[in-house]
Amino acid sequence: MPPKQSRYHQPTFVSPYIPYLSRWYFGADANSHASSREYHVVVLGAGGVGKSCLTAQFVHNEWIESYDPTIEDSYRTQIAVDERQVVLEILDTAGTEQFVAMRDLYMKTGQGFLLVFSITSTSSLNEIAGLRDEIIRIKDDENVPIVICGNKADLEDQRSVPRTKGFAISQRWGAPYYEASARTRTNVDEVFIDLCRQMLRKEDAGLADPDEGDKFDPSRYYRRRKRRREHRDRDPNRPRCVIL
Ligand SMILES: Nc1nc2c(ncn2[C@@H]2O[C@H](COP(=O)(O)OP(=O)(O)OP(=O)(O)O)[C@@H](O)[C@H]2O)c(=O)[nH]1
Repeated sequence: MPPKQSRYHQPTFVSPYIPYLSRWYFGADANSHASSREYHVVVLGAGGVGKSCLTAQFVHNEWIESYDPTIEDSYRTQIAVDERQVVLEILDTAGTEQFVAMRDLYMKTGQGFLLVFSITSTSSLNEIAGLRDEIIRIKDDENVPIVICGNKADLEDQRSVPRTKGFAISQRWGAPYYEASARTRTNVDEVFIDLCRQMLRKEDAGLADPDEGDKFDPSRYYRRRKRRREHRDRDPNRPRCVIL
């Protein structure tokens, strides 16, 4: 059997960027990017593994040296993947425990997930295993587009996760594994493009839920709730609670 092609690539692609603050929660402008596919990507992983740095490199082409724990940031960017235009809404999530309350919502809304750990931290690898289980449970779908990213590959002398371990997990989960470095911009575009390809493939195969990206859009949820409440308030037979 021919050896499996390694997923450890050197970067070959630089995306054209249209970065601006996302409207992850408020929906995209219906008229913009009418002919392109639009997907919601969620970047997840333990605190300090480099989620924000990978996202900033991908979207803005910039390196951030300082560490400022994320609460939640979102970005919108357009890239060409296999000659198709794809608009990505990227949600950079908080790795720190105190900010994880929104996780269920991200997982329901997201269509593709970048699971990031640091090759210098075994515990960060263990954390993405839990995140993957949660994604599959919440979406009730074993075939969610996922890319596993072992970041900080430039810190080879501090490596504590052997590359073989990453590949073993990749095989077990059926998800591609890349070792990347936000610092040197190694494999930064590749991880996002791989995710785009998976999402496109899923949609082309008719396996994607057409409303998935919007299903748990909080603004739609609150609008619908408001309409339901208004409808209920107009009902003259509605039982009322009176405080005397
Ligand atoms: N050497 C090296 N350092 C990195 C790399 N990526 C991120 N860092 C550093 O790691 C620290 C944390 O990076 P962040 O991108 O803020 O990590 P995060 O995962 O977003 O952290 P939270 O917001 O807490 O979830 C920063 O000081 C970065 O400069 C990398 O590829 N190589």
